[in-house]
Amino acid sequence: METDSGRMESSVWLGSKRHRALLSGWRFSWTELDKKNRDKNTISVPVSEVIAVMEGQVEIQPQKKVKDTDRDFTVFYVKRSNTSGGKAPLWSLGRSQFCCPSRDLRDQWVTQLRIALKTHCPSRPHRLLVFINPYGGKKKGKQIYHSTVAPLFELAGISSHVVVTERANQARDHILKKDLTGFDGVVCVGGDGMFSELLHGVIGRTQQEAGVSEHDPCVMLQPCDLHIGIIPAGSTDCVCFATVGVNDPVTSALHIIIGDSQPLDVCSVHHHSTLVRYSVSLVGYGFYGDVLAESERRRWMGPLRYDYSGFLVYLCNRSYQGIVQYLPADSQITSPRDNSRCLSGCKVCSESTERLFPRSESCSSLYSRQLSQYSIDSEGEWLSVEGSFRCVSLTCMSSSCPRSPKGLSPSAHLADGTGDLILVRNTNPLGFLTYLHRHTNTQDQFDLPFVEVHRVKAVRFSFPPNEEDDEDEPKESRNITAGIPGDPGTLSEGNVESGRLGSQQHLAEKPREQGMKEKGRKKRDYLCGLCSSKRSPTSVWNCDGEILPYSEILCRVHGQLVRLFARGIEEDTVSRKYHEGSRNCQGRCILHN
Ligand SMILES: CCCCCCCCCCCCC/C=C/[C@@H](O)[C@H](COP(=O)(O)O)NC(=O)CCCCC
Ligand SMILES: Nc1ncnc2c1ncn2[C@@H]1O[C@H](COP(=O)(O)OP(=O)(O)O)[C@@H](O)[C@H]1O
Ligand SMILES: [Ca+2]
Repeated sequence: METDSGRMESSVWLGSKRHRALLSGWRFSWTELDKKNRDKNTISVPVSEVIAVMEGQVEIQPQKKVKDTDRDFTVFYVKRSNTSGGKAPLWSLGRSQFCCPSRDLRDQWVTQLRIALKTHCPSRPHRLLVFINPYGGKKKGKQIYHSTVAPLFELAGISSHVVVTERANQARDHILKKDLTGFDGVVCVGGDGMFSELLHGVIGRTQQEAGVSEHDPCVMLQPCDLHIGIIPAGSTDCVCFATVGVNDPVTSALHIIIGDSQPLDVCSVHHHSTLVRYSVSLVGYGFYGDVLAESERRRWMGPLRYDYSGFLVYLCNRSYQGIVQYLPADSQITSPRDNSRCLSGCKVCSESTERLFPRSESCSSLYSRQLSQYSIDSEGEWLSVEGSFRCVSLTCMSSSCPRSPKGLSPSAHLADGTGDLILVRNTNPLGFLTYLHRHTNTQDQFDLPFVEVHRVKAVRFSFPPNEEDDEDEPKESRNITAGIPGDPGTLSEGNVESGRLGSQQHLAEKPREQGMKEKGRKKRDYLCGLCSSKRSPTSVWNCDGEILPYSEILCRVHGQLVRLFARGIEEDTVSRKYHEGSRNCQGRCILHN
């Protein structure tokens, strides 16, 4: 046995096999020894990925069991599943039970490993505020949290205060108004809408405390310290998928436990110098707006509502007039068509940190630099495109999700301070179908004559003079939906105002059966109503799954405004093995086996 400061080595047994265990700085490894004392297999885990060290033989699945033998200790750690084909690895809880030659040695191992955890993992959360949306996605939020996530938090010594929401915007209001002292982060169990509530709460709270006005699109918003964790239990789960690479509650819980930190760009959306909302994934007009409006009345379908509504809206074949102005980002640095991918430890994003928050600059000069950089008065830099669009989309990240594994803009970066603006001009139905279909395969969705994409810092949308919408009247009071005019299921004042679900009844609502004939007639009438030329010539904005009450908007990207308990998408195992020698990400990317 050998101990030194931060280093310890001894013989241990795993079952009937003798091993040499070694703790050296930020790495813990154990190597199987053969009868002649030669090394066989080694498992190596960075201390930053050790979840817990417990005395005795401990199991937590299917429930916690401790056999407190005095020479044993158990180490729980992050284990990656082998994947290929570009998929990020799933994380699961690895467990190894070690038996030492003496109790004294066992105690030394437990002490040294726990000291290493404290030393190398100073930013792990100890106390979390968790919001569960019981109605998100397939309505499994509570079950996912209590059976899968809570036991992991408990194992890692994290205490959590859990709020099961009873209404839309409860989580946002809680973060804005209640005492958050002692919490190291906020976590949502739900979908992108739930994440959006936490996003608005955290950004709003931070600006209130810093005395910054959120309404001014030119202001430098205060970056938020309180981390956000996402346990995916929603319909699209795009923010989770695009920042972790998989939608898996265990993987996300483990990222939260080890205190991973991923900065994220956020887009603020304004109407006449008033903040309307924040977005991280999609600010979309035309197709995506219509799909959202259409899907709201079909919440009872669960996640499938988007596919069904997408199909109906596609059949309508609509396009909308508009003027899109944008402030281009520096095209020397990156481009949405450079075929790069923003992966864990992304160089473009880390270099952007320096650019966005230069260490040498004083706060006041940084503020004025940002002001001039983004001033909406610097008309010279703005470019303008006018036309009839199938869809206009702005995304601060790739917006990949299970429906579209490479996303709306596959080369977008999570934290480079820019967004990608995608303009899809009017085209024939087959052309638009080709565009949509390319989101699901490896073909380039931007390589089509009616599609253009720009890396931008800000975007403005307005109507040509003859198409002008009555913008003084907010959308809530008008018939803005893609549904049947006058249909009671159509989005109405109540459910726009109070969030997407509006009320619980709205969620549970199912169309009543009225006989097959009647049903067939209704369907036909419905499609005619949905696609009718009498409908408003304008669409609505889909802002991370929320319908915006205005059409003429100004969007500005705020670089790295919030932080998630995530680390970006890890490469698949095969590529990771290949690149291992050349990466420097504090040992985080090294395989555990
Ligand atoms: C022929 C195949 C067509 C496939 C088209 C695939 C295009 C998918 C792009 C998805 C982008 C998703 C951006 C994220 C949006 C979410 O914020 C939002 C709300 O999610 P949630 O809170 O979980 O309900 N989801 C949507 O707006 C759904 C868009 C679906 C469009 C088909
Ligand atoms: N208890 C609740 N009742 C009704 N709506 C809620 C409740 N809790 C949260 N919401 C709202 O539900 C919306 C959808 O939630 P989300 O978790 O994103 O599910 P999904 O991905 O299925 O849309 C969010 O916009 C959120 O504001
Ligand atoms: Ca970005």
